[in-house]
Amino acid sequence: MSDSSPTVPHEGGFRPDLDISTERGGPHYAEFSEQVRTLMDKARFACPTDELAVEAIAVLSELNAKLDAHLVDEWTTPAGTRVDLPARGNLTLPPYEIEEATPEGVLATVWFRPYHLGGNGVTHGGQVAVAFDDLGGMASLVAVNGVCRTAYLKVNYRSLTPLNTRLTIRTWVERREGRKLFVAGTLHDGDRLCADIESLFIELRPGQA
Ligand SMILES: CCCCCCCCCC(=O)SCCNC(=O)CCNC(=O)[C@H](O)C(C)(C)COP(=O)(O)OP(=O)(O)OC[C@H]1O[C@@H](n2cnc3c(N)ncnc32)[C@H](O)[C@@H]1OP(=O)(O)O
Repeated sequence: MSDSSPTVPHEGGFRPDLDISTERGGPHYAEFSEQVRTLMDKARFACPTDELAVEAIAVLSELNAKLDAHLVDEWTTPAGTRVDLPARGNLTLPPYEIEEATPEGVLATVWFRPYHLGGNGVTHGGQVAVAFDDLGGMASLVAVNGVCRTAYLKVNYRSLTPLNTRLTIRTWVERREGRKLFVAGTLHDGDRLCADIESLFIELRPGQA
């Protein structure tokens, strides 16, 4: 990062509020983000000639050097705060669209892209866990109106999770004991259950990281 100091003052700990935006990064940020994801898809499956690899290195190095001049801190990067984009614009998450997020739970559509391949044409189990972690965190956050961290996340893989398919993911707080939030969740391909979770999220104390 060119400047790691926060641009928004705060008092330490995990910030309770995300500085959300639909404009940060400019009007073409969505397309930029999609191109980066597409690059990941291509990189996962491409077997370039050496000539093409050398060309790609030159193009990507030049682009990375340009982006170096525009790095910001995690609280203001569009990748994570652009709520109009899949998965808040966070490129490291499987893309999802929120249908509903209430204290009763979160309902979203998630899809795994070619770069989320595990093996034999289906989704990597770790990527399924990433989706549950983020949306389990969201269900906890909305339920208590405060930031929570995952203490444990058990994923039961019930059947194969396809790539390139719109899937239904649900997460909800099943039970609360003080700061402990027991979160359940399911991932479906149509009527077929792909995975479900048993997890514990802990509501952070004020100032806790
Ligand atoms: C819209 C935006 C949405 C954003 C969503 C983003 C979600 C992303 C979620 C994440 O990925 S967070 C990253 C992964 N998690 C971590 O890195 C957490 C690392 N661990 C910790 O920071 C601490 O261990 C933790 C905050 C989870 C708990 O520490 P605390 O000091 O706050 O609590 P403490 O250890 O006193 O435990 C509180 C209670 O939980 C229980 N507990 C804690 N960890 C447990 C565990 N692993 N298993 C069972 N119980 C556990 C503990 O026994 C205790 O129970 P009792 O109150 O009944 O005594």
